[in-house]
Amino acid sequence: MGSQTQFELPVVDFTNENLKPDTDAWLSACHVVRTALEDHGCFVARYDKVGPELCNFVVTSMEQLFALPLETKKQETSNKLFHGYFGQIPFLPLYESFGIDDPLSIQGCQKFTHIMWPRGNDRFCESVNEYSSLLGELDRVTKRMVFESYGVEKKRCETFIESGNYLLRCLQYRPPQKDETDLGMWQHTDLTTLSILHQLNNVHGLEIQLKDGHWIAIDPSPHMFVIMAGDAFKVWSNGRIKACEHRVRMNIAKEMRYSMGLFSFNGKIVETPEELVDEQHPLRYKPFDHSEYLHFYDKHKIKDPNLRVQTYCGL
Ligand SMILES: O=C(O)CCC(=O)C(=O)O
Ligand SMILES: [Fe+2]
Repeated sequence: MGSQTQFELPVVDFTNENLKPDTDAWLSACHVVRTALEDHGCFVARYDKVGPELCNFVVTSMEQLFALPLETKKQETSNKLFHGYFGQIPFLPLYESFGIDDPLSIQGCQKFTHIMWPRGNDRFCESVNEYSSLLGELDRVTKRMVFESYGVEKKRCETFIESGNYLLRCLQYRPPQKDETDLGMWQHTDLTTLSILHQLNNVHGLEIQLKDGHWIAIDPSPHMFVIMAGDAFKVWSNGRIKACEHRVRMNIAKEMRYSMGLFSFNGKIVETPEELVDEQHPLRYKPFDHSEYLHFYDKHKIKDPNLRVQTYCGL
């Protein structure tokens, strides 16, 4: 199970000025994105819109946030399931995380900021909102590429995007002490539609399982974002897209690791488009209610991703 670098994973260059719909560069990127999601459940996006200054602001913001007293951190910030604070988990001692609901809207960021800092923290609020909005662009472009590659109408993609909602998960992992586990987060697939992960302060930890079963470590870089499909995108695609298996290991890191995940969820019931169903690909799933799926997971705690999806909505 040796770890190698991400160069076994396709890298799509979103810094390329020519990457505009209807160009050759766009069509070939659509193909790469779709094939990578079908093979591995993920790809790497090179994306330079999050500049060094913003990145540094966000790192400072995260340091401030995680340094708050535990009582403050544990406050409820959203009534949605799995959108809150997690920490002090006995078998994941390195891990702590916050969820910021609706981070692409300034109101969502203000609500969260006000709960954590009743006297305000404009810098936190604005930098997190700007950062999330830039990641939101990547989320939308990826979905447009996937829809286009499967020949599903643009209008349906826009409805899919507009009816979705976002969560920004802010994660901190401390380095392990001597004789302590180096597991930051166990192997899993996300319950999301799409997740965009960024190793914010350039500290190693994220590992991905490729289609042949071996694990690779993703080298951190300010301009590299891992875009991975969650369970809901797998269902939408009639099982053609794979939900990405990943985990976090703090086996190299000697310092605090911060990472960020922009997670998207569907607001409406997801139905597999007819373009994705044919003789070779008979319909595999019933219509999928994302919020109900989160409740289903909470109740049954099925860890095996294939079994979980199959039990919830398999035909
Ligand atoms: O910290 C990371 O890089 C990954 C986090 C993750 O997989 C999750 O929050 O679901
Ligand atoms: Fe994850």
